[in-house]
Amino acid sequence: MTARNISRFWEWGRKIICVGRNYADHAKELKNAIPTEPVLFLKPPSAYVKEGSPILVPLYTSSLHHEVELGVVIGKGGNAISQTSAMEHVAGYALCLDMTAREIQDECKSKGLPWTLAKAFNTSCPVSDFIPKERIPDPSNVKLWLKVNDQLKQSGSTSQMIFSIPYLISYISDFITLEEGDLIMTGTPKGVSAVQENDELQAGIEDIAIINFRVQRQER
Ligand SMILES: O=C(O)/C=C/C(=O)CC(=O)C(=O)O
Repeated sequence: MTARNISRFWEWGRKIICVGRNYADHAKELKNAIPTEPVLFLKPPSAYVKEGSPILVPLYTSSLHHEVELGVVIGKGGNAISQTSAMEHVAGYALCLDMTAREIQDECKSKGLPWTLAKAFNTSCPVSDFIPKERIPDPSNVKLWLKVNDQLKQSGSTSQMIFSIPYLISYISDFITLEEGDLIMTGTPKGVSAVQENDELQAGIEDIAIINFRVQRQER
């Protein structure tokens, strides 16, 4: 599968596997312990939204948080992938936001329930265009940032990840077969906060990829 083919279809119909609490500072800001194994959850492809369309605040939440993340796009599928061969399975990257209905997540956590409603709703995964692998030669050391209405909220580096990209690919593929076009969202650095209707979000992987989204309330 060439990067050109992947860039045409990857965001419309493959798995989105998300890693939670992969930055110690973010785990701490939400008063969670530092994980000793990756924390995983899923979003459906219907969560994708591209620039030009708004991020919708779901009907049932008033506390929608932004989380900026580096996404890894799988180019060659497989299972039980070794850490040493993991990067051969990567076609490229994407800049992603893991939009989170925080008070729903808190309620799910307190009841011991899955985070599905808090993480998997429509437009919960705003993404950039596909970024070919060559444009990010060292994904273990790139800066991620996010501004709300031009105010810097998140600024971190993928060098702060607890579990590296090769480790995550290997770990996930021991449980779930990875397929061409799947997206792995690798977690967010600290600085998450609530957004409001009409806010303008701008995020970047350094100046390699920059995305802009407006927040709008969902209507019936
Ligand atoms: O455990 C929590 O309270 C919240 C965790 C998240 O929402 C974490 C992420 O999705 C992340 O770290 O990227």
